[in-house]
Amino acid sequence: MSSKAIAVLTSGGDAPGMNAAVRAVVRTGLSHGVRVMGIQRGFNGLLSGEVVEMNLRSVSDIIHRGGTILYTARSPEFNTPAGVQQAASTCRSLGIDGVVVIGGDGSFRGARDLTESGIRCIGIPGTIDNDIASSEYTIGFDTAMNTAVQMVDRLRDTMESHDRCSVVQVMGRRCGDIALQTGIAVGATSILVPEVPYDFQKDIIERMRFTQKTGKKHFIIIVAEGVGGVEKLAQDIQEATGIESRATILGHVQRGGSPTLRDRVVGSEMGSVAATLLYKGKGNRVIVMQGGKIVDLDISEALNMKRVFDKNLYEIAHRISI
Ligand SMILES: Nc1ncnc2c1ncn2[C@@H]1O[C@H](COP(=O)(O)OP(=O)(O)OP(=O)(O)O)[C@@H](O)[C@H]1O
Ligand SMILES: O=P(O)(O)OC[C@H]1O[C@](O)(CO)[C@@H](O)[C@@H]1O
Ligand SMILES: [Mg+2]
Repeated sequence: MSSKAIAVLTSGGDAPGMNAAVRAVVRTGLSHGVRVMGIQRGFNGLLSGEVVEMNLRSVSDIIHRGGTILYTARSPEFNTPAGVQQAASTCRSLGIDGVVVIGGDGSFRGARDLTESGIRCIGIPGTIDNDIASSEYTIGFDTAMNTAVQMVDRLRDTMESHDRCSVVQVMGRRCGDIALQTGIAVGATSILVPEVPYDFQKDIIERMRFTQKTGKKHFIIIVAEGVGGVEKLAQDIQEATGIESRATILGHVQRGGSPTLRDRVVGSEMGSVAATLLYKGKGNRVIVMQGGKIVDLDISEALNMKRVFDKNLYEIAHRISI
């Protein structure tokens, strides 16, 4: 069975590169001769009826833009049996029989529920966190890390000028990938992530003292949001070492900005593959990157996978940032 109309939505936190994926879904769908609708504000748009017809020009001039032209939301109303039924019924009334859902793990659960209600869904991993177990890459991760690196490089200038220590919190509530890769890229003395417990003396103070003895005078400590507590950590470091310390929470600045080449290309490829799968009558799949290739998996199988933190890279960071 092939599709009559397909639709696309973005859900959860926005991520740079979502627009590239939306553009690819729209243009690929149209190239197959199906109508393509844009659902606004995530699953909320299926409850409020905020759905617009897309054409080739609706997605012009967006590939370089951060955020999402479809807007996004976290929708507790959708996340109930009645909400899912209402969303499915909106799709049926508009002739939509397939939806591409671009978002994180929560959005994939929503996509699975909507599929179970009779509307075929395909998930695309769009989140700066890189916390989707089934995919080695999520759209937005590269841009967010490059933004974080630029910000920490600025902090380094001022910390170096004052012989200070900068304690910087980056995003990632349950996932330390942004912290790990940013930490390596800025040469952080310590990197704290939710996946690995840390010891204040051994993992921070002793490392700072060691590098101080070898001539280092300014320090960067990168802390994932899931570890948190950067204000207190900066105070404790100052008390333990006598080195003036300052805390910075980078926050939502990491979610904005023009997507990098990688996020534009991965978003484009994933969006196009998703639209073609819907056109071919497939559903209940997620598009993921495995071994550097874009492939599709069953949603439930993907949701049951366990994330593996890159301990090897973490150990390399520990060895060389000293
Ligand atoms: N278990 C679930 N069943 C059905 N729908 C869900 C479920 N969990 C989340 N959703 C839907 O997906 C939306 C987005 O989920 P969530 O807020 O967890 O963000 P996400 O997609 O994981 O993105 P990110 O964490 O990167 O911001 C929720 O607001 C809700 O509408
Ligand atoms: O924008 P909100 O709703 O405050 O959510 C913040 C969360 O979203 C993320 O940015 C992922 O989208 C996480 O890194 C962060 O914990
Ligand atoms: Mg999530």
